[in-house]
Amino acid sequence: MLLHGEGFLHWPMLVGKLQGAQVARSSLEEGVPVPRLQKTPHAGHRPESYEDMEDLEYPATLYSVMEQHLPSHCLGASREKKLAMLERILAKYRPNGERAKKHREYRERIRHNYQPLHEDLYTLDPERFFVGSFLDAIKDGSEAAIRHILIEHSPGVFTFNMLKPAFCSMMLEEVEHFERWAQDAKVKVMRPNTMNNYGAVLDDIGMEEMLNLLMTSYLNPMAAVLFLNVGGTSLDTHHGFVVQYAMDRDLDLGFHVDDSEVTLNVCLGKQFEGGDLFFRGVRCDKHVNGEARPEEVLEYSHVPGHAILHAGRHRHGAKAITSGQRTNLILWCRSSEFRELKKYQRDFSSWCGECLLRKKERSRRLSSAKRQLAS
Ligand SMILES: O=C(O)CCC(=O)C(=O)O
Ligand SMILES: [Fe+2]
Repeated sequence: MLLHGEGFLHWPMLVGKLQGAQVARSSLEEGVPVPRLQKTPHAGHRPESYEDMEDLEYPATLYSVMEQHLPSHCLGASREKKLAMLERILAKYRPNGERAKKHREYRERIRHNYQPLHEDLYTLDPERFFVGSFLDAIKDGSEAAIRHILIEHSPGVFTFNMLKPAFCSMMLEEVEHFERWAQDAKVKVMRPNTMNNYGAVLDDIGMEEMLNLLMTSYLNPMAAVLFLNVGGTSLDTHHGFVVQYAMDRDLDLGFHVDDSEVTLNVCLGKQFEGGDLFFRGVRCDKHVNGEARPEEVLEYSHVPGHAILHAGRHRHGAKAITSGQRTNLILWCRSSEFRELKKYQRDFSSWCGECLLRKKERSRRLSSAKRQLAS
């Protein structure tokens, strides 16, 4: 079974096409159908040998083993065609290609030339970063202590006080400092995802380790309690960035779902009006465009230093700011285990609002049919 492991290219994107929203997608597979490997190998199929092929990126035996997991309709294709299919599948798991090369070069350039303003931000210092209530809850680690600091505004949307004002100010200054450096050095800043024209990827500027520790040591205990059904117990990679809104920049963010299992969104400031987040319930791919139920409709006003935690599949967007400037730190946390298992599932009623509704409806109809038969 292939897992999203080391070297998998987590390209920034917002997934899903929602009504009235911008379409943002990854170009990894654009126009090229990539077959999905089957869980069980075709026992009776004798795979090709790829030993004599030149320029294979991986050991030839890997291709033979993978071939046995191709969908049946692909097995009769020529050896070259099958190899091309297998390479496309593998390409999803390795950071090669033009875009990834550019990304690597971009990171290298920053690493060698960018002088951080606040070195302190690059190593996680819990006492300096976090407010006491958050630290205490994580140190305690019990479900009761974690729930004690949370407000659940609507099912699955939690907020809590998290970052100290001094940390927020330093982070804002660091991002501004980076933008100035990039402008002077004529480096084109790679934006966090296809829906943002401003902001920067914090992982790219050297904060990857710090943010990873933030996820593994501070968010995982919360996610394990709050997002059990959407991979919250197995978060293993992240995409960390800041989004920026100002009157002469982006004002809002369209309705979307994140490329994450669990998202942390913390407001850093500065001063602004408007810019509320809106939520419309958690949905699987199939039901992503469906209506929201009244109890799923939520609007939330950002508070500097306060964090929002929600499932990546929780449909949301940000309304336009009406004055000032807003910058938020976002951490998209992912679980390769959850993503792999999801490929083999069709019923997501443990987290998709619409799947659950349909399941309840089916069981209601079944019970009433049984009652009628018995009478
Ligand atoms: O602007 C915000 O607070 C939301 C940002 C967001 O949803 C995202 O970047 O995925
Ligand atoms: Fe989002």
